[in-house]
Amino acid sequence: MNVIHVSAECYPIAKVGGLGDVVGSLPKYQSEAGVGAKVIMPFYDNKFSAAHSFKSIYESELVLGEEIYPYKFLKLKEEVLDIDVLFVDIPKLLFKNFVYSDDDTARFTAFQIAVMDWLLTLKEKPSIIHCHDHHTGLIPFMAQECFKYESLNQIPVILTIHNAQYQGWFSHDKVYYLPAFDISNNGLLDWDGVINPLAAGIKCAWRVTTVSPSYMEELQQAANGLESLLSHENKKCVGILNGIDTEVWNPETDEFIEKNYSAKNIQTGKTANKKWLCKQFGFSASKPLFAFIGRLVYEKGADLLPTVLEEILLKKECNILILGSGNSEVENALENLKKKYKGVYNVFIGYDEKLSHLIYAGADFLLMPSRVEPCGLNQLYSLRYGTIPLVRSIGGLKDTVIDIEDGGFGFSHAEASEIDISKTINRAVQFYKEERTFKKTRKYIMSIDHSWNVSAKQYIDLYNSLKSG
Ligand SMILES: Nc1ncnc2c1ncn2[C@@H]1O[C@H](COP(=O)(O)OP(=O)(O)O[C@H]2O[C@H](CO)[C@@H](O)[C@H](O)[C@H]2O)[C@@H](O)[C@H]1O
Repeated sequence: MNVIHVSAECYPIAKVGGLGDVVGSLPKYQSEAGVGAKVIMPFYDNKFSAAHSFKSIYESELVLGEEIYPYKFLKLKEEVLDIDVLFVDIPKLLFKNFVYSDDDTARFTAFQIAVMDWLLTLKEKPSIIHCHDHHTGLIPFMAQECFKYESLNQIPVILTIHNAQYQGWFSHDKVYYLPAFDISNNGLLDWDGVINPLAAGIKCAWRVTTVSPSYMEELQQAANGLESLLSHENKKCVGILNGIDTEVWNPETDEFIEKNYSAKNIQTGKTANKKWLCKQFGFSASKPLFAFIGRLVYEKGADLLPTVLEEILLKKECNILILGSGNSEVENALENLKKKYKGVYNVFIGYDEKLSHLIYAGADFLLMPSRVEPCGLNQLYSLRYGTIPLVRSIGGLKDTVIDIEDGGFGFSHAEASEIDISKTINRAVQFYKEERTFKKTRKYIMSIDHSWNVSAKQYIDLYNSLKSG
């Protein structure tokens, strides 16, 4: 069996968030399990493309409405990755120093057309096309409906929803971007009067997966307008929990952190990394260190942080460190607290992969007060690094973190509210004082296995069920 993953992101080539992590690791585990897995992604103007050499394996032109765009399929000249990746180079549209912008309709529609046109040329077709998020949601539609792709319509297409908040909406007057299809089936593209690539993908994919079982259930009540569609398509939907790449995220070998450690020497390892962080950000290492890493957006509950922090920091019982970027109002509010709470609070506005590893290694607790969390990877990384997660009980957070009071190993709260978050931080501050239990718990969480081994197999079982069915 050979599967192609089509995605806008893939770590370490281009990562904006968790999608990059998943597409950069799932194929590796699938290959180890005996399934040929390849990633197809856009060729961006970024550090990775500047640092490597590429060779062209296919060249052609694609038609996007009235425009014609030359494009190439590129491969790395040297195998520097442990996954097989093909790059779609459409210089005018995709080769930019960003992954996403405000208007990506032409960019990602052209990307998808290039993928489909290239598939037509292959002698040996893939056994499965696995699409990720709305940027690839038109592929299931095109495979089923566009006349020129008729020879591909027997290949099972799977769509994984990493985040249903973003759907890629565009107006019907751009329908001509798509290769010809029977216009009476236009409704398959539509949701609420506009073309909705995520909705089209859900309607036309053979199977739809999301990244945790709880999120799959929640989507029927809250899916940014797609609730009824997801309820209707319920039978072909399944939630498969994300795994993590335990080679990239391994405190024993992680090259980004100050001191490597395992569960055996967790005490010295965490202390050394915490000391480094505290020195860097002006904290006293004797207090518990809470951290937040992520996009500073409504979904992540980031707007709740400034008020919560004001209340918590007044007591000066703990240190809080934030790493993230996003909404400028939230960024400013978080920056503004810096002066007032110097010595117990700091923030780094921006994206910094190395710092994120150092924080997972050096913090005592990780905050995830998300309003929506399809799976969440941060809590899985924090467990692996012996950092106790404080989460709002939703989506994948609910599926992976059990509260200490329920016999578990983390802290969870029911609402994404300032009161609930404060109460939970206060509980954790008290817990930190119970030194023996605290140390035992953080040692225990390092042993929880969230590698892809189980979930990669669930995807393979899903592929097999389609092949034989
Ligand atoms: N400023 C920063 N600097 C450095 N690193 C940063 C950073 N901000 C975020 N990151 C990193 O980005 C990743 C975030 O992953 P998540 O899964 O938590 O969220 P995201 O919402 O992007 O993904 C969506 O897709 C994933 C994958 O399916 C789902 O788990 C998730 O719930 C869903 O919202 C982590 O690797 C984190 O360390």
